[in-house]
Amino acid sequence: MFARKQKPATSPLRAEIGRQVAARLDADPRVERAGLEAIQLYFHLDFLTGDQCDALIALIDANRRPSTLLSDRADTGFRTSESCDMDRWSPDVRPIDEAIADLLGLPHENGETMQGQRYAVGQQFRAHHDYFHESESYWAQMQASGGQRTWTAMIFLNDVEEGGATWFPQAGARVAPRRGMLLAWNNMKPDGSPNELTLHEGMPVAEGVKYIVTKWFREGSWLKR
Ligand SMILES: O=C(O)CCC(=O)C(=O)O
Ligand SMILES: [Fe+2]
Repeated sequence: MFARKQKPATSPLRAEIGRQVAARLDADPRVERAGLEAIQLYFHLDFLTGDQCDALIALIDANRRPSTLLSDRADTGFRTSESCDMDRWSPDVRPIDEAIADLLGLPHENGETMQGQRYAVGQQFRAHHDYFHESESYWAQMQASGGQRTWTAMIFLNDVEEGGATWFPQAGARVAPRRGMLLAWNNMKPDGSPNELTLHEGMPVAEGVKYIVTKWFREGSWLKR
């Protein structure tokens, strides 16, 4: 028998989401697209005010616990930060949560619970994809909770003295933390299949502390109706 490498499935829905969000961001004068061929990556400077960043940082400090991973990797050094869920209905989070969905033009209910994350010196999030690998055991559960992840939005809440950049080694971009700046990228290719070139990592913090929030959007509704 011939061994055939299975190609990841294309998806008209995910392709359409990619086109619509990109068109909206391209038309938004506050947003700039990074000049990359490999992935659709966008920036919004000063998406949050200093006060909004401080409010989120306080929530992260109050709730943080060691970060977890979806797949059961034995590698304990993979994601060494601390993280927490950001309650989408709380008065400090809700307006920001809704502003992110509005920026991308995606339904609020497609967004997973925003994650807060704190990295101390030496802490990192090694190279990974945000999309789900459909061959892994968690996939059935993810399918039932809104399906594949399409776009990621991430906001830096503080300036970091040294290190802590978000690095896309295959796409060729390294973004240094900048207080209030939002990054958004499409985890899918134009045909709606997973884009391997979105591989990225949160590089180790060399000096200072790094705070971010991340919001992952599903192709369907993540919130139970
Ligand atoms: O900390 C970073 O720069 C990256 C975080 C990240 O990749 C994630 O939260 O999915
Ligand atoms: Fe990520």
